[in-house]
Amino acid sequence: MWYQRLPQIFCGIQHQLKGGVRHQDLKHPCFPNRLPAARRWQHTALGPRDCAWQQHEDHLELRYAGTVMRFDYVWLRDHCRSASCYNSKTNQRSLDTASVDLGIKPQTIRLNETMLFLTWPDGHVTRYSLEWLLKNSYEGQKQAVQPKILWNAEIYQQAQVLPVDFQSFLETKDGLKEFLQNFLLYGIAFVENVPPTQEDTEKLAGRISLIRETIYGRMWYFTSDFSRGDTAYTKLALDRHTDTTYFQEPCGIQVFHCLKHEGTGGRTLLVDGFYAAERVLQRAPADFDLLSKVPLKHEYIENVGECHNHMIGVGPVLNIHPWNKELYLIRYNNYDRAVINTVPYDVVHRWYAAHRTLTTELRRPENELWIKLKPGKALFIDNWRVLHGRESFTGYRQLCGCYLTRDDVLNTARFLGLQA
Ligand SMILES: C[N+](C)(C)CCCC[C@H](N)C(=O)O
Ligand SMILES: O=C(O)CCC(=O)C(=O)O
Ligand SMILES: [Fe+2]
Repeated sequence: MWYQRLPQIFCGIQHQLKGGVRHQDLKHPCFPNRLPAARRWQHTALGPRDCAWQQHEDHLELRYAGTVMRFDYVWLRDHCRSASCYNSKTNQRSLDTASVDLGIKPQTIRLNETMLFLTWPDGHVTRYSLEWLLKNSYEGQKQAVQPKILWNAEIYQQAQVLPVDFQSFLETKDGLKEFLQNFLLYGIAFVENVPPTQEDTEKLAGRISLIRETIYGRMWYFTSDFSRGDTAYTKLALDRHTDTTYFQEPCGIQVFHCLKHEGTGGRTLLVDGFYAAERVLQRAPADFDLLSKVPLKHEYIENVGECHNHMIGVGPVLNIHPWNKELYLIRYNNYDRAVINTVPYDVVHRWYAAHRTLTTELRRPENELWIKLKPGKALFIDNWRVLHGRESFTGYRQLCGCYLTRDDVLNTARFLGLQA
């Protein structure tokens, strides 16, 4: 999957260091004692896990538990967990990083079965547990991506993910944890047996996050009365989209609870945007690349009744973490996409083609999960990953819900011991 690909540029840099810089430390005047030995791997006394280190001109190479890690010397000084450098009560750095010499190198390095000891030129000693280094190194982080199951309708249905019961969600740690685990894996999760009221829906939301108040209010409650200037407030069908693409940071999670529907139609459509994007990456990597690089605007312009809003958000359709190439946010809403004026005409044309490729994947019937929201069943959607839409409907339909802040949902998940 793309989030496991190595950034090309980093591989290149590592090769260079291996080939060229490695042996120059012999000539360096700062290390009178350790020099002849430094080029060889230094091993610990036999410990439980295989461990060795090698000092280079500009970094320390450490082999531990089958992983080769490379640490910059300033990094090693900066992350010192000694009492004078780090406040372990507040988990905050006390060290002024700007006071560290950018050419700093350890004077001595020592290792036992579990710890690495570095003595710096001013005599300060830094100790790291090898487990800590493994967990916090760049190389260790790359192995620790939050697990996700990308899905189409069949994959999701075969997984038979069970909804979590309202009481168990509210009152037990296990219920909450199971819910969040499902949510992190699939980007959607359901709670059942919820009393069909706005208050109980609010209770649900409050259990995992702070509610993100927006121009639509804190909790919203809507019917097809066009009380707001948006198609959501009508009976019309809505094609798949993510919400609030016109915010600089689109809302992280959306909660839907249908309190009433007396009529026909109105089913909800869900599509895993990450699944579709992964297929674009496999089949048309240049399109994937363009969708992740071309910034464009989405906007919300409303002048209905007392509501006057003009929101603008700028960013690409596919948002990728530069350090590990992980896709973390899809911004896809063809209704709210603004005039494209951020790129010249030839890029625009290639962008339209790339957008078409993605749209084709998003519209494959096998990728569509259709469900009917009923009173009692609340749906949580990861609005950075899963697109939603709805079928047109007849009759009276009341939907309530809210947006949540993503940081707070992940905060709860981490508190419960989940990787998020
Ligand atoms: C959910 N709620 C009805 C409050 C808002 C609807 C927002 C609709 C907007 N076009 C968007 O996609 O962001
Ligand atoms: O009416 C629905 O089911 C959903 C409408 C919608 O897309 C929204 O409110 O964000
Ligand atoms: Fe929506």
